Amino acid sequence: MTAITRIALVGCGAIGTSVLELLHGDPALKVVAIVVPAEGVAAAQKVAPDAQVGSAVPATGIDLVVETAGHAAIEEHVLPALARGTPCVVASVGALSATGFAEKLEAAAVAGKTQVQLIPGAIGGIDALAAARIGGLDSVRYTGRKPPQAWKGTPAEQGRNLDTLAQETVIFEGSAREAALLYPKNANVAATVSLAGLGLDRTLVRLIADPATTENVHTVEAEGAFGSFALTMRNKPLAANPKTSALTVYSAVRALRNRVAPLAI
Ligand SMILES: NC(=O)C1=CN([C@@H]2O[C@H](COP(=O)(O)OP(=O)(O)OC[C@H]3O[C@@H](n4cnc5c(N)ncnc54)[C@H](O)[C@@H]3O)[C@@H](O)[C@H]2O)C=CC1
Ligand SMILES: O=C([O-])CC(=O)C(=O)O
Repeated sequence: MTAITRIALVGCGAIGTSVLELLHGDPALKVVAIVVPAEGVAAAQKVAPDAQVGSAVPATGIDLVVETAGHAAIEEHVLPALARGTPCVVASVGALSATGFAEKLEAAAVAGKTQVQLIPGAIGGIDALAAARIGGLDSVRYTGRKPPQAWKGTPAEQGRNLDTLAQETVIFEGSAREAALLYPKNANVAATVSLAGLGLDRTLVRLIADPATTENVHTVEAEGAFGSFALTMRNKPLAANPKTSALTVYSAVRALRNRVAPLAI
């Protein structure tokens, strides 16, 4: 457990930059490579002058690939890394809502005899939900509440002006599968709750634009043989990207530290 884990970080935006800052000087985890699209290489090199920056994961010298980039990056970088045997940590869990994609990811990990780890990200209670599933779950409901501007560029804009919204408005109600199709950039939490619990079709999702909140509020209510729980997260957004909760960064760093810590929690 003392050797350094050499990380290739895919994506260097709001999450990636904060992860880099928190890992700086870590004795066991070192970001040695950063992978971004060609137009982002110069900017990423400034953020991490010591790392090898490019548009592909280096073929050698990488022990772990960490994705904080978006759905396309999983197809482009995570699948090939898994297939050649490099373990991967993935933040863009919403990508697994696409039909057959979870199976594709699993098949790549099997081919490479390795593992892909999905981080809980912005949501808590995933350990409890996934454990409860083993005993049997009856219902799982997820509600996502965000400030109106966090829903810009989504179907929530149809038929309403998000800039002048006076009261909280339900913008979507349906299955996690439909939510992922209509709101792909906000699908990470719904997908994570679904994968840990009752799946995309049986997980009920409600999305709300609320002018009275400045936070990303996620609520999960689950019932089953274990009993029940209701969890509300009031997450502060990252300054660099208000669509992303700061907790996502901490979740990624926790996952990485747990991979090398003698005592993991
Ligand atoms: N699991 C969770 O709870 C959450 C997951 N996320 C996921 O994390 C992703 C990143 O979030 P932010 O850092 O806030 O976004 P951001 O937009 O600030 O940064 C994205 C970074 O990825 C890079 N990138 C984009 N496409 C790429 C590709 N194909 N290959 C390599 N790099 C690529 C961009 O150049 C940029 O550096 C989101 O797209 C989302 O999928 C975000 C919030 C919560
Ligand atoms: O709160 C966040 O960080 C992002 C979010 O809702 C999601 O991607 O599902």
